[in-house]
Parts: sequence; C-alpha cells; structure tokens
Amino acid sequence: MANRLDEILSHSLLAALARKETADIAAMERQANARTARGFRANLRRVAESGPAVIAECKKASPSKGVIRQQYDPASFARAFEAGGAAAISVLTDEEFFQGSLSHLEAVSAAVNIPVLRKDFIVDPFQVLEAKAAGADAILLIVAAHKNEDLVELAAEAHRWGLDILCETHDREEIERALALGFDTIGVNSRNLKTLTVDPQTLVEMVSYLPENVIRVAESGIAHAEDIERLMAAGYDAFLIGETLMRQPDPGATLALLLDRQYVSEV
Ligand SMILES: O=C(O)c1ccccc1NCC(=O)[C@H](O)[C@H](O)COP(=O)(O)O
Repeated sequence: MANRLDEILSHSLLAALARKETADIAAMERQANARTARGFRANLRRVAESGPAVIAECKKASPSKGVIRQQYDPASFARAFEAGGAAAISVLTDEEFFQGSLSHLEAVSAAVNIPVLRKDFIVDPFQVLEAKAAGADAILLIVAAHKNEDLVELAAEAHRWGLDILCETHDREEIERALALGFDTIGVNSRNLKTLTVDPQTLVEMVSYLPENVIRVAESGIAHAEDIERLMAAGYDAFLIGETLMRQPDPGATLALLLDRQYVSEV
C-alpha cells in the first residue's frame, strides 16, 4: 500500500506536469533571470552566529492536522515574522495537501527582505524554475523522495538558478546520502513523512551524524523556547517552525517571544 509520502509525491508530479503543459517557459525564464536570490544559507549562518536562526513557516493546512489557520494572509505573517526576528521564511506552495499556492510565495517574497524557501515536494526541474520565477531564494529537496541521480539533477537545476537548497532527511542513512552528495544545509525532520508521526527524539539522535561545517536544521514539532534551547545545545543551528506559530493569534509576536526564550503555551 502506498504511504503518505508516495501519495503526495505522485500528486505533486502530476500537478507539476499539468502546469508545465500550459506554462510560458520563456516568460518564466525571463522572470527567473530578473530576480537575484537572497542568500538563504548565508543568512542562516549569519543569524546562527549570535542565536537561533528560525525559519518561520507560513502553513495554512497539513495532511496530518487539516486546516491549521482559517484567516490566512501569508504576506502579513511573513512581515510579522521578519519583524519578530526570523532568519528566513518558509512558504508551503502545495495546493492539494497544504492549501498553499505559488501566489503565496510571490506575495511573501515581495513583502520581506529576508530569504524565502519554497517548501514543496519538488520532483521535476520545472518546479525549480517556478520557484525562482515566483521569488524563492531556496528550495527543499527531500532525500526520501528521490534516488541519488534525481537529487543530483534537481540540485544542479537549483544551482543553475542561483537557489540554495535545504536538503531534508529523517534517518542516518538519508543523512549519509545527503552528505555524500555534498549538501551543506541539511534538515532533520522529526516527522516521519511515511506515517506523519512526529518523534522529537529523532532530532536529538540524528544531530551527531551531521558535521559542523553543515548548517543543521531541526524541523517539525518545535513548540517551546525550551525545545530550541535543548536542540541548540545538541548542535542545531536553525529551526523550522510552522504549526506552533500559525496556531497563535499573533504569529509574529509569538516568534519574538520564542526568540526571547519565553515559554509559549500550547493552544
Ligand atoms: O505537516 C505535515 O503534516 C506534513 C505531512 C507530510 C509531509 C510534510 C508535512 N509537513 C511539512 C513540514 O515538514 C513542516 O511543515 C515543517 O517542518 C514545520 O513543521 P511544524 O512546525 O510541525 O508545523
């Protein structure tokens, strides 16, 4: 039986191919060429030198939780995240499972000065072009979603467009594959994308496999200032936080509280 990740990947590929069919590729390439990527990796590194580098995520819904936030204005969240001290913004663009959109990415990119990550299930080089044309500075590549040859091809496409890559892993074998392929910004997702269960212990166990020259990003299930402190002490440089922020009445103020090491109550 197909697991959740396989289901999402098949849908993502079909949707991307359908968009590609009707796309004006030349116009998209002109748009992509006109944009200069803001350094995602460099900004994580810069911020992490003096404290936690948070990638604050605009996330309306998810396969595991359904709708997370009814009133959803990603550009205004992104502005508030920037003011609240985010190092970068992540924008979910998958329509089917996350109620995201490329238009969200465009709006966020235009609204902030910090780098923006296209958080999606990238399975075709066309999606990399889409990302750059819509104003992304980085894309996500999920190791579990690909054979090594495909990761190399997609990474080359990202580099062709000047985009940085957040390479996502979940276990030791995936981390070893990511390192062998030369990725230098590596996330460990505490969410198992095949079952959607979150296990915070995964983050603690996996960080020892990531060398210090890599930017180490802890992903998913981060809810409290204490989580960030514990994960920083374990060796993480950066923290991808979605649902905790999105469920709060004022996501930007909540981020500022988290960065000020104040407790955030669960809602
Ligand atoms: O969030 C999900 O349910 C999900 C399901 C399947 C694939 C990916 C999924 N989420 C993407 C992410 O990795 C998170 O949005 C990101 O790490 C932030 O996580 P959180 O802070 O727990 O919202």
